Amino acid sequence: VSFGIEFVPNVPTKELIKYCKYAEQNAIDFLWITDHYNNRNVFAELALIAAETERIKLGPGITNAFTASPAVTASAICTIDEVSDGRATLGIGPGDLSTLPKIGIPMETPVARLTEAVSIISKLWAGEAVSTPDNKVFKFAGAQLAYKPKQKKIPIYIGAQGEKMLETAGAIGDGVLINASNPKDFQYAVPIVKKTAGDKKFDIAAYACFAIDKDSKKAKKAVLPVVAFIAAGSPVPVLQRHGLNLDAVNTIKAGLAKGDFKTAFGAVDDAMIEAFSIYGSPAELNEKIKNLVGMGVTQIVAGSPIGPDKNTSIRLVGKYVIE
Ligand SMILES: C[C@H](OP(=O)(O)OC[C@@H](O)[C@@H](O)[C@@H](O)Cn1c2nc(=O)[nH]c(=O)c-2cc2ccc(O)cc21)C(=O)N[C@@H](CCC(=O)N[C@@H](CCC(=O)O)C(=O)O)C(=O)O
Repeated sequence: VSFGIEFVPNVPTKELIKYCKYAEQNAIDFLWITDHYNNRNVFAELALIAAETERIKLGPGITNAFTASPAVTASAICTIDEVSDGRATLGIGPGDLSTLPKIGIPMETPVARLTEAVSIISKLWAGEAVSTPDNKVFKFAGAQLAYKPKQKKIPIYIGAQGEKMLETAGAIGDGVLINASNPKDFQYAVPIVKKTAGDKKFDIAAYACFAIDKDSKKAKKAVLPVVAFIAAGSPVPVLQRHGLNLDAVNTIKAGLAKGDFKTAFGAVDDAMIEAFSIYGSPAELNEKIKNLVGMGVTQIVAGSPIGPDKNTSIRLVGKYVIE
């Protein structure tokens, strides 16, 4: 099992780079930096992190096929690959359903758009002159990169949760980043991605809401606010899969919408916390990780909040969780 860690660039860049270097010192294999228009630019951050690290693989977790042309994304990752001396990975997906509309981008045919983008990006990295006159979305006419990545093939991971996106991930990706933390979600998702991935090498990452601390109660407290947002953003079939109290989820949604965090967080119950996070002491977390690996998960990504105190949690992961 490999280990990743997610950082949201909503902290000053110097602080972000410190966390990334510490993660590398604690034997973590992958750095995934989130991409939302309202946070610091993911590619600027990745370039600076690449220059300050030596071994850890790094990439957006995840960018999308809406806010930039595949040509721009291909060149951005190619630059990271050069600056990092061949450590870039590309995490790409549909884009956040709640933030894209804010910048006037309707979520239209995300699956078709993503499939076209990934095909174009791979061809550009291979040095091809790309023409796609029959595409539905991206009609390229002889686009070509003027330089090549360091790596022969930069791994492409697809961020996916819905059924069609999971099928697509297995078909076009080298891996999938599934925003989920509970075995029930992987019981559902793993057979879908495996079916289209066939027998190619394929990395199934649990991109989890994660908190580790010596004190399990403190870890649980740390995940609660993040679980509130996940519950509020989860489609009803996912809420039903976990048998959650839909009225309570609606209370959370209403509270978050008006910025009434007290009501929102007050409506989070234990079932939601179990459904949407993995938290606890090192021993408790190792148990939960074992369950996920048993479901076919091959990479654990410690996603926000990581723990009550990020540095302590990164150290605990390095010391007690990574074999
Ligand atoms: C689009 C959506 O796919 P989804 O996989 O459920 O998308 C939910 C999230 O994965 C998506 O919003 C991601 O961008 C969220 N996301 C991030 N989103 C971000 O914007 N930034 C991030 O940093 C980020 C990180 C991240 C990490 C892991 C992860 O799994 C997701 C992450 C969906 O509705 N899919 C359905 C239906 C899609 C479909 O059928 N579309 C058709 C036709 C639909 C039409 O006609 O429009 C098509 O696209 O051609 C499905 O997969 O079954």
